[in-house]
Amino acid sequence: MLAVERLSHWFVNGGEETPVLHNIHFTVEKGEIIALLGSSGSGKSTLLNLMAGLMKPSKGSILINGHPIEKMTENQLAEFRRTQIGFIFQAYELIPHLTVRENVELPLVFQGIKAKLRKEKALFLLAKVGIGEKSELFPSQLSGGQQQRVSIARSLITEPAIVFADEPTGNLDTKTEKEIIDLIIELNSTLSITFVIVTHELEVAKRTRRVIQLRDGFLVEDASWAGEPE
Ligand SMILES: Nc1ncnc2c1ncn2[C@@H]1O[C@H](COP(=O)(O)OP(=O)(O)OP(=O)(O)O)[C@@H](O)[C@H]1O
Repeated sequence: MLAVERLSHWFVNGGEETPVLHNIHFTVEKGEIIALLGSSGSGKSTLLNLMAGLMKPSKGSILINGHPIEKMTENQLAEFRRTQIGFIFQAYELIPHLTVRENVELPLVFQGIKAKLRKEKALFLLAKVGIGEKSELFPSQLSGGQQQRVSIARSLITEPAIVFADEPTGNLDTKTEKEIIDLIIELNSTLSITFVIVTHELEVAKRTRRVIQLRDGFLVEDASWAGEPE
């Protein structure tokens, strides 16, 4: 499903190279949920941007469903991101003047899907994430946790191959954080959606069955366990 193969990345500024990722290698199977854990500056955002096709790696390869994304043209990449990848952001990134339902429908508007089908899918997903009754409200009328639920529904509406959640609970209190991670874990198990949760919080990472840890751009741990996560 996702294969990161011998990936290294460095930034070049004014002729000077800053190495950021070193020989990162791992795979994620369909239906898995993993945490990508690392402290600030460890290279998580860079790796996420590479996996989402927002930048090309200096060395190595990233395959999603067998497609090496660094070999795609800009147009292929844009289409790929629109259809195969879902994003959940720390700050929700909802559009304030659209209703909750319209926000969730938006990725399908860009795909030219008809209004009736868009609405059906959005309402189904809003019910799935537990805020079916909020569909006609605006984001500002919702709590942070509810807004993150909207953003989760939006990330799923194109039925992507993989969803990247970038610090999805970074703006939430501990109780709401737990509820949102519970929801992501439930969606992973009931809908078999593949999730990569990027976090600097060990508490969040420990909730998944597999943790990949980055330190100073190196993959220092790839640990899975079969029992119940804590
Ligand atoms: N465009 C750039 N040019 C040079 N160095 C960069 C660039 N972008 C990031 N870096 C460096 O790469 C390293 C990793 O940064 P990155 O943002 O990937 O880390 P992170 O783990 O996501 O941190 P945070 O949790 O704070 O977002 C840092 O040392 C950063 O200074």
